[in-house]
Amino acid sequence: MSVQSVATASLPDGVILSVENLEVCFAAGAANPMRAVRGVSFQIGRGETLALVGESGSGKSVTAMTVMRLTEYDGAKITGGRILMRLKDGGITDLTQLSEKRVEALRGFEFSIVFQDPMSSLNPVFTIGDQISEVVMRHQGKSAREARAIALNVLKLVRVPDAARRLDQYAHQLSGGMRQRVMIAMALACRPSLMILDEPTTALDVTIQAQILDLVRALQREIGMSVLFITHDMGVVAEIADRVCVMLKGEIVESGPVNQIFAAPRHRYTRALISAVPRLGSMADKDAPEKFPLVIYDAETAEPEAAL
Ligand SMILES: Nc1ncnc2c1ncn2[C@@H]1O[C@H](COP(=O)(O)OP(=O)(O)OP(=O)(O)O)[C@@H](O)[C@H]1O
Repeated sequence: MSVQSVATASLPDGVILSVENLEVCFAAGAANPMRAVRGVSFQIGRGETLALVGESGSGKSVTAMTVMRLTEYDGAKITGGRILMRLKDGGITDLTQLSEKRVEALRGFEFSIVFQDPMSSLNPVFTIGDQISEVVMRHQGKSAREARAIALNVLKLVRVPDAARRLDQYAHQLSGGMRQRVMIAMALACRPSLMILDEPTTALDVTIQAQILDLVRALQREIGMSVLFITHDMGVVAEIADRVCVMLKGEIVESGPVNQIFAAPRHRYTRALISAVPRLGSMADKDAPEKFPLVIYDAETAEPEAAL
């Protein structure tokens, strides 16, 4: 059992991550703290893809970054709840209770994240091969030669053509889609149980977006990892996810299997999100406003709060 495992905590069989009543505040000590995440709960099973969907500012990224324990760098504070994770050694740990040093050892090894903009995540002065190798050496204690072999394999796994040559290239020599594949390769290098993808395709054009979504699906089939996928786009949810949690103003207002949510969305905001996707719009309530981003809904009453 790992040192940081929680002796009393348990997770249902097959559950990798359980976020329970999570509360995250900015300016927590101030008179008016900003409650970015409000009582959020969800679980992710082994090999499952859960999407967090919602408009800009709904709290998706803060939730994801808190799972990675990265929000503290932005001045946020976890003010409630817990985040239980099943580790590779079978132990269960509450990520909210770990020291920074401990979490750092888990990042990239037990869970990893891929952001929207690979250019700001890749280091321009190191080769692709060196950057992937560094992650492998840090977490797995491999030699430089072994780490380079793993880097090559993982680039092949994410279908980077001519992978051996790419190892010695720099980020600026790659296209946007290729850079995002490299980021996914880096996130996969130590075979984490959970990968978080935060709007990974938003900056890419439509064809490349589709290729990256195909890749994520294929990788899941091949290596069985769990995915937390952050997006504002219900079209992407339909493509990629098994289950979805709809977020509005820091709360989950509806959740369930994707098929069920699309077939019978209960919350008006969910219907609005679905109707914002042209080819899915016909599946949603005909009364939902067509121009979704122009109407803001109240999380509790589900009534339109403001029309812009
Ligand atoms: N560093 C920060 N300081 C203060 N408030 C922040 C900070 N980062 C995020 N917030 C606030 O937390 C709330 C949730 O933001 P979050 O980034 O999680 O939204 P989101 O749903 O991921 O939207 P987007 O897709 O635009 O990133 C927003 O109201 C946002 O303004």
